[in-house]
Amino acid sequence: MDTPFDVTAWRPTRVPKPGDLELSDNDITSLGLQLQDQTNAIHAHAYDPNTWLQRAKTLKELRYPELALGDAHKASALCRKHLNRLDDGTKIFWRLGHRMGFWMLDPDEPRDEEQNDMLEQYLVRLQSRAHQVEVNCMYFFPEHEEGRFRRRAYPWIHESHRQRSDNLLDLLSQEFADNIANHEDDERPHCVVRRHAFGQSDNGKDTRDVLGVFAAKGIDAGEEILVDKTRTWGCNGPGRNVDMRNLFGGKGCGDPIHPNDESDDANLDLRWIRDDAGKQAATTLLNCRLLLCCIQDSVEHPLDHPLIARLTPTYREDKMNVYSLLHDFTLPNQALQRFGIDIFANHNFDTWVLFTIQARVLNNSCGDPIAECLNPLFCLFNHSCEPNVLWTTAEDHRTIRVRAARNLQQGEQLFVEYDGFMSDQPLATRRKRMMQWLDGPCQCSRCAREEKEIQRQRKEKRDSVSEVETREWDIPNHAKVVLPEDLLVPLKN
Ligand SMILES: C[S@@+](CC[C@H](N)C(=O)[O-])C[C@H]1O[C@@H](n2cnc3c(N)ncnc32)[C@H](O)[C@@H]1O
Repeated sequence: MDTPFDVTAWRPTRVPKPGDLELSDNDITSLGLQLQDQTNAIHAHAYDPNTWLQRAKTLKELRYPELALGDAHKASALCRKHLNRLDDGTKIFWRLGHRMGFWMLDPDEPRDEEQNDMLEQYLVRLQSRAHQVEVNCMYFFPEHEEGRFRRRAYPWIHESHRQRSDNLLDLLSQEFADNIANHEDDERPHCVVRRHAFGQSDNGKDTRDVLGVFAAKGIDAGEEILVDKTRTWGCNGPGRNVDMRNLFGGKGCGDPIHPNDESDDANLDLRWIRDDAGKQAATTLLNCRLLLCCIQDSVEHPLDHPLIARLTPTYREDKMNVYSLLHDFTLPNQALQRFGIDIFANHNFDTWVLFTIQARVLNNSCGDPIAECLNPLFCLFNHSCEPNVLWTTAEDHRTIRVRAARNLQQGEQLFVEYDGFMSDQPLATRRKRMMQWLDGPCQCSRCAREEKEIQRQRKEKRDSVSEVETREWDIPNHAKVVLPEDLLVPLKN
């Protein structure tokens, strides 16, 4: 946000409303410059609620309600923090520093009540304006703390965070080579990652960034190709049914230490997230765990973390999504703070970064009623409705095992079936279902074959129907069609 962006790359996330005025290129350019200035102001005065509030307003005008909500929420939180400080009884000798970056102890100059009251009133006013922006960015139906939006790539995203680099591809192939399944009797890896997984472009679309997994050698039917255990996962709470055989309830996760991991530090107890998140706990926990990985691995910018950089997002033009104050703002920001991140001063974890990560995770994670996981190698496989590899989830809900469905040749692309319950369904049903993971219609060879067949049958039908129609409806040249308007009905008195 602190660098200018190309007007042509601007795609609002707000769902259009009737009566919306179009923003001209000039409007977008000047709002973009305003955004840039306000971001720089936030960098300089990270604890001043007014800087966050001003940027929230600009983001709202630029039609990014989810980002405006994020900034307004931070402005509110800062006002609350400063107001609490004013209320804690030590206010007499404390002064709120310039642009509110700090509180100063000034024992020689006690503040008078009037000054404190003025400051308090200012903060209360600011908080109420921030709250107003928050409210305007939510929809009140069906849930008053949610808003609707369309996921889009933000125009200011840095070039290096847009595409996967060759170095990253090498790293991914190395991860496949290091996978435990490769070391049983043959040291050669089973798989490599390659670009142009759906062929070279014939429609102008750049397929360089479409990755896929390919057989690095001949593989026998039934052979295990990959055992992919993830560290980025989340599980749902214990569920509501009280069942004494499962101390954690009837349907949820029954593991006593979950959602913590055996290797987690004692101070990283994540159960509070699960308890607060309710029925969406697994996804929220997965997102928080991913943030935790960035912090534990000391990666400066989360979009540089190889676990995140490898993921391709999906931005379906027409799909409406929901953002939630609790799941997308309050809980991730509280988690970041508990993990030691200053969410006001560290801009690498800004709201747009969290939404960018989310768009990638959604397109690459998989789950069951108990858990939601992001498996770092499995997520690179493309889908086919006639897969050549099969996958199963282990009992821990976090490990995916992949094996060959038939003999595979070196160089063949390996395809899994994303939804195993779809294979018996007709083309249209399968494609509709697959839309949630693919940006467009499924391009697998079975779909292409069936589509061709359907087109052929349609053409055949059209040709035979038009023959019949010609016979039945053809009007001889000499016959004149009598239209109702041509009929004169004699009227008698
Ligand atoms: C889980 S990722 C698979 C790896 C991905 N190709 C990549 O470049 O990172 C899923 C994405 O791959 C693409 N994809 C996978 N299978 C596909 C298929 N059968 N038809 C069209 N696109 C597919 C879609 O863009 C989808 O959103």
